[in-house]
Amino acid sequence: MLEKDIERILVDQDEIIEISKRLGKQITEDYQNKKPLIIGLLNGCLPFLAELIKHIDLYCEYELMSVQSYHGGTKSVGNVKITKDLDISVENRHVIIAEDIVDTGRTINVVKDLLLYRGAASVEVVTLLDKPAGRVEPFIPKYIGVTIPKLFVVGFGLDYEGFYRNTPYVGILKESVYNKD
Ligand SMILES: O=P(O)(O)OC[C@H]1O[C@H](OP(=O)(O)OP(=O)(O)O)[C@H](O)[C@@H]1O
Ligand code: HPA
Repeated sequence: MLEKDIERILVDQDEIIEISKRLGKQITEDYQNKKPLIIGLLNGCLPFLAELIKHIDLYCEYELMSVQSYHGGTKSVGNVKITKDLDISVENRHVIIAEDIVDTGRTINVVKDLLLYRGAASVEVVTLLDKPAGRVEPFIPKYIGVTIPKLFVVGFGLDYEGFYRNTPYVGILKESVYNKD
């Protein structure tokens, strides 16, 4: 049903699983004996976080934070708000922030700076998608699933007006979807 709104699939379900295995293995190797704390940024991170953690073979924990940067469709208003904070301390923890996408770089810069300010021992970022052409602030994630061009994408956690997060792939919407009402 949702697929009728999709112009093109950019990253399919099998690719997402392969990406998650590769990143999970890399994190497992890099964080030996470190018991990392993985912090997922809601709402978009959920499908990717759920897939990724299956492939991290370490003593690790995960927690969730909610940060909103986009309001009313496809435009960033350049305003990052923490709408659900962590319940635990990050002091002296090796933190890995899990994201569905790094686009302008605003969200990730704000969250990384906050966690370092709160005393994290290290903060790295794992993202399913990286859109470097969207940057308004420099940021290079350490663990990148796939680099995409400057297109608005939906699916596997990414939404357009709240919808499409539940597709098992990442794709581009048909123009007609934006022109509705
Ligand atoms: O690099 P940026 O331009 O800051 O964009 C990336 C952020 O935007 C989206 O979150 P959003 O604020 O839309 O919230 P959501 O995860 O609930 O969709 C996405 O999940 C990232 O967290
Ligand atoms: O391309 C995108 N799609 C959905 N949400 C987003 N948040 C930043 N970039 C995007």
